[in-house]
Amino acid sequence: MSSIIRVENVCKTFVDEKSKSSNEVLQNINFEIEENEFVVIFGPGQSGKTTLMNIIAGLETATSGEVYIKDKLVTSAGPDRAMVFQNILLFPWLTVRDNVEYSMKVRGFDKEEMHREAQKYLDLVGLQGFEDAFPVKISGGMKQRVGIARAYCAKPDVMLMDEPFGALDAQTRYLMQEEVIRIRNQEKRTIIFVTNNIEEALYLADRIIVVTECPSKVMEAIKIDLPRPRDYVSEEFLRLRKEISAMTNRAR
Ligand SMILES: Nc1ncnc2c1ncn2[C@@H]1O[C@H](COP(=O)(O)OP(=O)(O)OP(=O)(O)O)[C@@H](O)[C@H]1O
Repeated sequence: MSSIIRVENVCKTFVDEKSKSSNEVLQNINFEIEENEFVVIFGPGQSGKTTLMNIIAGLETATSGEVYIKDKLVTSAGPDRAMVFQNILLFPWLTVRDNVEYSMKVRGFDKEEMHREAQKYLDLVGLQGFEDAFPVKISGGMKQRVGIARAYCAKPDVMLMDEPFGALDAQTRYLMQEEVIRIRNQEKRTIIFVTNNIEEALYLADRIIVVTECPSKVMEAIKIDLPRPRDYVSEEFLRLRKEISAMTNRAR
């Protein structure tokens, strides 16, 4: 297996220009991610996970250090990366289908190809029958499905998912975790998924990168070899959950 993402010595300090105060958020972050690997970045709230994702996405610059995608230095956002956020932003005046097609339209796709691609991903995420609905008429879970379809349509090498299910009710969140694995089994991608929920991390990850509180460092990278589909209450699942929780509690 070859590594598709390299995060090398990434540091980030935010400086408030007015007060000149500084906030060191990321301290020397290093890791590599293999092609088609599902990596979860797990850490406490306000530990710099979103900042790290934004740096990988090219939306934020590191104070020092580099990120490489397929050996190419990240200097800005690019079509090789697509993001799915917790607060999915859909155009309220466009239908579900038009929201999914929007980025292809902007990139000048042929109309027929655009419809075909959009339908493929709408079907993949389970939105058949909701293509003509407007965002105001669909649930939070369905909005996340639109966001995932839209991200897949861009055909990125890497999917960056930043707490996408953080605002969903517990039952919908479990369902969406299953869905992400089902979709990923049908359409292989390299995925980085951020969460502060240990159960979610263990259900999804091939590998969990545990980060500390700010200034955030990589505490541990743990390969998760549990068979799939995973059982939230299997002995091994609960053992790992306890072990990782204890590890993060010790670091507090
Ligand atoms: N643009 C910014 N300017 C100044 N400080 C920032 C900026 N973005 C983030 N921070 C600070 O960086 C720290 C980490 O925030 P970040 O959102 O990256 O953490 P997080 O782990 O994603 O948090 P959560 O899990 O609660 O979403 C916080 O103290 C936050 O205030």
